[in-house]
Formats: sequence, structure tokens, C-alpha cells
Amino acid sequence: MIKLFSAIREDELMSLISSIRSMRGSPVNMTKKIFLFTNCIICRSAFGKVCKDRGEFLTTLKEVLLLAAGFFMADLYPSWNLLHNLRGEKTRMVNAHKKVDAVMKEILNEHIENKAAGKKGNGEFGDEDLVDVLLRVKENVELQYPITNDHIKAVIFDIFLGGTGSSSSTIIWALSEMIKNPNVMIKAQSEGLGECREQTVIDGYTIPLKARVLVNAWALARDPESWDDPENFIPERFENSSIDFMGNHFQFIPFGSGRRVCPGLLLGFANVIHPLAQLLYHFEWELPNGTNPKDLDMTETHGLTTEKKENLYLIAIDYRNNEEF
Ligand code: HEM
Repeated sequence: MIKLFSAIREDELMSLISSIRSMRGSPVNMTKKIFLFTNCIICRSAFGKVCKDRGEFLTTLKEVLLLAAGFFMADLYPSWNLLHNLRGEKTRMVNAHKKVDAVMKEILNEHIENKAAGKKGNGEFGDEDLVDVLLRVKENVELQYPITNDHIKAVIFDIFLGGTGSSSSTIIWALSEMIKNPNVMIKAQSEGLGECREQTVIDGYTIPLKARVLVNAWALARDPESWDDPENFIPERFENSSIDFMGNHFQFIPFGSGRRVCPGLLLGFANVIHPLAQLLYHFEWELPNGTNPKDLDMTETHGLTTEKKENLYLIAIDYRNNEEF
């Protein structure tokens, strides 16, 4: 499946490289470009095409990413109704939900109509896409818990949400770290490139039934007991190391671990590694206005994915203009 989508990745990558090339040395808002890029890959892979009114929908998607994991007083005191809309969060959530639901409904209805008109599948290659498969399962398979259109809309949105920001912010952080650590960039370029089900006691702490447990993956990856010089970007630390990102080594779990491990792990990996390698292969990168890489703002935002707060603007210097992909 991941291989099947490689044609889509290549196509989007080619457009990305050409559009950066066309900027001819002017600053490029890489944050925006890469977010659109990963979203196109996800939409084309899962739903057969990019969605209509994409600009507005992506703004809503960003709002949802922020709202879904922001800090709200009402989470601490859920029975205090007054707190629920203290700073307008509830209104923002309801509005965002309405917009998202309208887009999901449109995707779903289009699939239902195409099916009724006899189309075999809505995938880019004429076969079934994810929504077609879910609709088929809904209609033809006897399930203990039948799925409804609302479930399908929720899955589509999960894919949008899980697949877009996660991959794009990984690329943006990797580019930003490499701008700050030019030796790593040069090296890379020269290489060519839960929820608790039963009461448990862990380490003397009682985890009550149904407690919401959040594993602090950020702290694990920065634990000086597991990592030398953990605050610094030293990708070489993974060379000749048995630790990988598949969820088996608890010092490093960027995709989570266990039964709730990221189901998009392989797709996410493919969506990050190849584009990043191509961006490094085709261009030299500089900060605009002669900014010193050491001064690049690396402030993080709070949200479902940890985005870089300030957009990353870069100047691409085209040094492989005529070479093939
Ligand atoms: C670099 C890219 C990605 C990263 C770093 C990432 C990371 C994660 C993490 C940390 C989780 C939580 C795991 C846990 O709770 O233990 C997760 C869950 C999830 N991810 Fe990803 N992800 C990426 C790409 C994707 C893609 C491409 C998709 C889908 C197309 C996706 C869909 C999901 C979904 C649906 C879940 C929820 C799974 C569940 O709760 O059962 N992710 N991801």
C-alpha cells in the first residue's frame, strides 16, 4: 500500500521542488508549503483527490490541532459549566466542528453518489480508496458493532488530522535543526542522502481504573540517563545504535508504542524521509536577511503535534537545476 502511493508522493514532490525553484532565491514560507504538501499526499492517497476549498479547510484543521490539545481550565474542573466557554473555546470548537463536518460529509456523499452511478472505486488508480472500503464494510459485512456514516466521517478526519501536521512538522523541525547545525546538513547532503483498563501500580504509584494516562514521550527522549547530550540535535547518535522508532525502545517513541502505536507509522516515515532527502539534495538552504542560524527561533507551540511557533522562511539556492529526481 505504502509502495502503491509512492507515485503520488513523487508527483507531489516534483511540484514542491519546482515551486521552490520558481521562487528564485526569495524567502519561501516552508512551513506553509510543507503543510500543504503532506496534506495533498494524504488526501490523494486516502480519498483519491485533494479536497475543495482546501485553504479554508486547512486553516480549520490547524485550529482543531490547537484546540484538541490546548490547556483548558474546564479540563481540571469539568463540573463547573461556567468555565467551559470562559475564553470562547467551546464556541470555537463548535464552529470548527461544523466546518470540518461539512467537508467530511461532502467527501462521503461524493463517494456514495459515485458508487450509486456504478463507479468501481474513487482511488487515483481506479481502485477503491479508504472511504470506498469503509462504505463497503458498512454495507456488506456483519459486524458486532455496525459502523455508521458518522464513524466513517470520524475515520476520514482522523486520517486528515493524524497524517498532515505530524509529517509536516517533522520535516520543518528537521530542516530547522539542520539550519542551526550546518555540519549535520552538510553531512546529510554529502551522503546524498491510553486509557487505563484496570487499576495498576507502577513504581509505587496507583493508576486508578479509567484514569487517562499520558506518556511523556518528550521527557523520555531527553532523559540524560538514556541519552548523552540530550538537548542537542545529534542524529549521528542513531548510527550503529540498536534503538529505533518502531515503539520497541521506550527511550524513543515518536510514534507511540503498544496497542495504540501510530497506525500511520510507515506512511508517515515515507512521507518525511524521501521529501526531506530530496529537499537537501536539490537545494542549499539559507536564512533570509543574513540571519545567523544560531538566532533561528525554535519556540514550540502546544497542540496535538508540537509545531514550530514561527513559520520557517528559507531561501533555496538551486544547485542541481537540471538534474533528474
Ligand atoms: C512523522 C509522522 C507521524 C508521527 C510522528 C506520528 C505520531 C503519532 C503518535 C505519537 C501517536 C500516538 C500513539 C500513542 O497513543 O501511543 C499517533 C497516533 C495516530 N496516528 Fe500518527 N504519526 C505520524 C503519521 C501519521 C500518519 C501519516 C497517519 C495516517 C495517515 C497517522 C494516523 C494516526 C492515527 C489515526 C493515530 C491514533 C491511533 C489510536 O489512537 O489508536 N499518523 N501518531
